[in-house]
This record gives sequence, structure tokens and C-alpha cells, in this order.
Amino acid sequence: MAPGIRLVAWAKRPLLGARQSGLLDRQAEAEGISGLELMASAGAAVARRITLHDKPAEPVLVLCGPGNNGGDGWIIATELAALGWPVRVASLIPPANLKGDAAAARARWTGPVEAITPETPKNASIIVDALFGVGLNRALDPAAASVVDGVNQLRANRPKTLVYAVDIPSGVDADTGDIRGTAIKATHTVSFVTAKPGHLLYPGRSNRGHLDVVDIGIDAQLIDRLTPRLFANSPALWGSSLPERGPDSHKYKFGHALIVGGPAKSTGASRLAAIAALRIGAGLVSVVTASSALPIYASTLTSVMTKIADSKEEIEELLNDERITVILIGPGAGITKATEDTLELILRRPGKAVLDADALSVLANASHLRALLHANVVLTPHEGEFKRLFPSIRGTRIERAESAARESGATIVLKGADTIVATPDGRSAIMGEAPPSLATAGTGDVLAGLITGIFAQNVTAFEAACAGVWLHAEGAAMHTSGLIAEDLPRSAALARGRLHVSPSRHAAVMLPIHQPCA
Ligand SMILES: NC(=O)C1=CN([C@@H]2O[C@H](COP(=O)(O)OP(=O)(O)OC[C@H]3O[C@@H](n4cnc5c(N)ncnc54)[C@H](O)[C@@H]3O)[C@@H](O)[C@H]2O)[C@@H](O)CC1
Ligand SMILES: Nc1ncnc2c1ncn2[C@@H]1O[C@H](COP(=O)(O)OP(=O)(O)O)[C@@H](O)[C@H]1O
Ligand SMILES: [K+]
Repeated sequence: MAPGIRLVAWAKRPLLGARQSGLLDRQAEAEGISGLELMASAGAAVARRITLHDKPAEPVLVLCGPGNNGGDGWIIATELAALGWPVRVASLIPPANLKGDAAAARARWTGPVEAITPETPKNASIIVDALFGVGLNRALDPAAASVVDGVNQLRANRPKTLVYAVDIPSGVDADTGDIRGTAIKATHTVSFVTAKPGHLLYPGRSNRGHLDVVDIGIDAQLIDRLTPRLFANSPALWGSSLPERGPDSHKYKFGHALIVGGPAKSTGASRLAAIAALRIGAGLVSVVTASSALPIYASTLTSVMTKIADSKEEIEELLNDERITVILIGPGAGITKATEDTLELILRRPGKAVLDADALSVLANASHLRALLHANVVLTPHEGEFKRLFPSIRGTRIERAESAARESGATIVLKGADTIVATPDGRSAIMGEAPPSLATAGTGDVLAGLITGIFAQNVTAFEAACAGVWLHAEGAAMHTSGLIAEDLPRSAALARGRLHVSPSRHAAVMLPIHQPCA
């Protein structure tokens, strides 16, 4: 990394939205660092990040907006020029109309200024998007939208074009990841102090490119004063909580997970989940099945044990076994009265449980069971199941996951490309790095099994859910093609092993080591 850039291990820090980022800046100012100083540091860091590339023949095009994101742009242009780089600056509003720190930053630029038109992005190989940052509060107006579309068109026509978004790609809502009309498709984003939710949430996540977060001189302790509750899902959150086996380890110290098996016509989902639970570290895993499906389970499972229960009473007796540390119900279970009865027995038993798939559909129609939910129950709905469970909850994905956790009292895993984990006490985490290869049948069953297997050990619901989601994605990312659900338990377990051996793709984000991108 070029001198003067202090990268932040952003996965270790909370995610701050627009309002909290503004509060942090004001706190820093109260501590004696002016907004202009912060802007100067921010702009200098982006300029130095850009100079890791070869100096282009054509001028770097810096697009400046009307607020402080634009202010960063004027500093970037000034710094690049001072380093001997050719630069063009184009402004969305007449520079005389700029105010405050942005006006002061503009005053540092002594070169010519163009007015932004749809033609502006032509012939640039490096473009700096300093149009809008966390202050975006409505859809881009036509003038801004046309230059954004022009940048995206140029990048589409000339794939080697580098587009550096300052703080966040213009048009992406920093809080929600929504696209306000249209948005810059960046190859790189350089943000400040912390990552923002919009860097991890789709659709904005697709516009972000490579993300660096840089230190601009704000003391990390000031972040804690904001009592942030939203995090990037990374091993920094839960890695140290996962129990490791040592010489004195015994299988019973790693929990006993019980998986409720589906009937003979649908055994695959619970078998996938059981294998995942065992691979990820549960000491013992058993599948409970009716006698009619026993031959299937017994002939396909080896290290996973089978237990027979043919009546509600027999299931109840099994559940009374205090050595069972967590129960999973749902994968392949069937939306039936029998599933409802077993679910009720599980929820009446104080202790850990994971509810997935058919158990969620049953729960959606069984209001009397809702009152039995608690923080040690993990619900893993995809969007469809979520809507059935919580039809009146509206808002962004984060808001909905958080409201559902608060309202139900359970820990929620809202699955999708950007899976969100939310707890009833208000903590949440976004997984922003899952590969789309997970969009294949049975991966949800494996996820439920992974969470169950981790939860079986001495780990909280939040940690188990976050670790399961992360290891699921990391395991999938090991496969370049042809991923099927059967591959995932082993890959997720390998990913878990790598946490301690070598920095993984994601852990690299957390280390101060950084390879410049081409
Ligand atoms: N002390 C600070 O506040 C710091 C701020 N920094 C930069 O400042 C940015 C935030 O600055 P601001 O709060 O001024 O916000 P922005 O610069 O992101 O944008 C706000 C301006 O754009 C206008 N606007 C919002 N949406 C619009 C739309 N759709 N169409 C047209 N105009 C629109 C607003 O009326 C306002 O004038 C950060 O993202 C970061 O880049 C950095 O310099 C670090 C320090
Ligand atoms: N486009 C995507 N990108 C990343 N992860 C995805 C994507 N689509 C689905 N997933 C993940 O794959 C899993 C699918 O689970 P689910 O919808 O329950 O499917 P199934 O019932 O077939 O197992 C979830 O963990 C989800 O987060
Ligand atoms: K921007």
C-alpha cells in the first residue's frame, strides 16, 4: 500500500449508516478535528490509493457533486495533480454555489473546472465518482443520472476503465443498499472509518467493486460511543467463540444435536442437515425417524445415529434426554399435524432449537406456538417463508429482520444473497460476500445443519447463526463450478479449519496486509 494510506480492518468494525456517520464526524469535530481536516485526509487517502495504478495517458476525470462527497473530490484532484498526475475536474453545480468544507476544498484546486454534461465521461481511463456519498437522500436528478449512466456505459464499452467511488458509489443508498434511480458501477470503493450497510446489501453490493476502508484520523473509541449494533458477518465477530478440540476433548463436550427426520418420501433434506451438523463439529448427531423411514436413514447414514419414535409420546421421551443440546426441525419434515405436534414439544422444552423450512410454514399458521419462541430458538426463513411468518412487517431487509427478532423474541436468519442475522436484543450482522452458486437446491438444509451443529456446542445463538452463515458461504466459495448441496458440509468444515491455519479470502480483509488490485 502506498505511504500515507492507513487501511482499516473494516470487518472488525461495526457498520455505520448515514446518520451515525454524520454523528461520528461531529464527535470528531468536538474532539478538535475539523471537517476540513477529515476531508483532507479522506481525499489524500483516495488519491494515494489511485496512484497504486500506473499513471494513465489521459487525465483522471474527477466528478464532483454538490456536498461534502464532492468536497472529497476537489481534494483528490488537488492531491493527484500535486503528485504529477494529469487531472480533469467536472462539477455538477457551479463551484461558486458550493458551501462550507466543500467550498474550502474547491478553493484548493487551481486548475480549470468543467460543467458536468452527459458527454463528460468520454475518453477517461480512470474516473473518480465524488458525486454523492452518505448524504444521498432522493433519486438522482436527471443531470446526475445522465453522467452516472455515461460512466457506466463507458465502463461497459471499455472494461479496463477504473471507476473509483468515493465513500459509496453515487446512487447507492448507504443505509439500505437500494439504488436511487441509477448508480455508479464502481471497480473500487474507498470509504472512511467504517464500512456502511450499503456496501454489503444488494443491489448496491453489486456496484461496489473492491472495498477499502481507510483511517482518516478519527479515534476508533468514538465509534463505540455510538453503541453500534450492526456488524459485517465475519470471523472477527464469532471466530474466538468456536470451541476447538484438544487432547482432553471428549465427544460429549461438543454437544449432541438431534435432527427431526422427514418421512420416507423426503429424507434427503434432514440427512444433508445431519451430515452438516456433524462435519462442523457437533460431538454427536442423531436423526429421529419413524420406523417406516428407518431403512433409508440407517442405510445412508453411518456416523450419524438413528433413533426411532413412532408416536408423540416416544418423541417426547426422546426430547427429555438432557444430553441433547439442540434440536433441528423443518428440513423435509412436511407441513403436517405431526410436525406441528413435534414442534410444540420442542418449543415447550427449555433449550436450543433451530426451525427451518416446513417448521416455519407450520409456525406461520400456529399462533399458539409463537408465544413459546425465545432467543435460543433460531428461525431461518428465506424471503417467502419470512413473508408468511411476518406478513405485517415492512421495511428494508435489515429493518424487517430486526423487527421480526424483536417481535418474535427469536433469533432470525433472513436468508438471501445478503443473509442477515438479527437477535431480539438488537444485534445484527450482514453477510455481504456469499457466492451466487449457493442458489441451488438443498443449500438451505445444509445451512440449517451447520447452524445446528455449531449451536450444539457451547456457543450463543447469534454466534452460531453468524458462523453457520459465514462458513456456508466460505465453503461454497471454494468451488469454482458445479457446487451441489452435498459438497457443502465438507467445504464449510474445511473453511472452519482454515480460520486458524491461514488467512482466508475474508479474513484477509481484516488483516493489515493488502495486495494492490490490478
Ligand atoms: N466531516 C464530514 O462530514 C466528512 C464527510 N466526508 C464526505 O462527505 C460525504 C457526506 O457529505 P454530505 O453530507 O454533504 O452529503 P453528500 O455529498 O453525499 O450529498 C449531499 C448533497 O447532495 C444533495 N443531494 C442529495 N441527494 C441528491 C440527489 N438525488 N440529487 C441531487 N442532489 C442530491 C443534498 O441536498 C446535499 O447538497 C461523505 O460521504 C464523505 O464522502 C468525508 O470528507 C469525511 C469527513
Ligand atoms: N444468489 C444468491 N447468492 C448467495 N447466496 C444465496 C443466493 N441464493 C440463495 N442463497 C443462499 O442459499 C441458501 C438457500 O436456502 P433455501 O432458500 O432454503 O433453499 P433450499 O430449500 O433449496 O435449501 C440460503 O442460505 C441462501 O442465503
Ligand atoms: K460517491
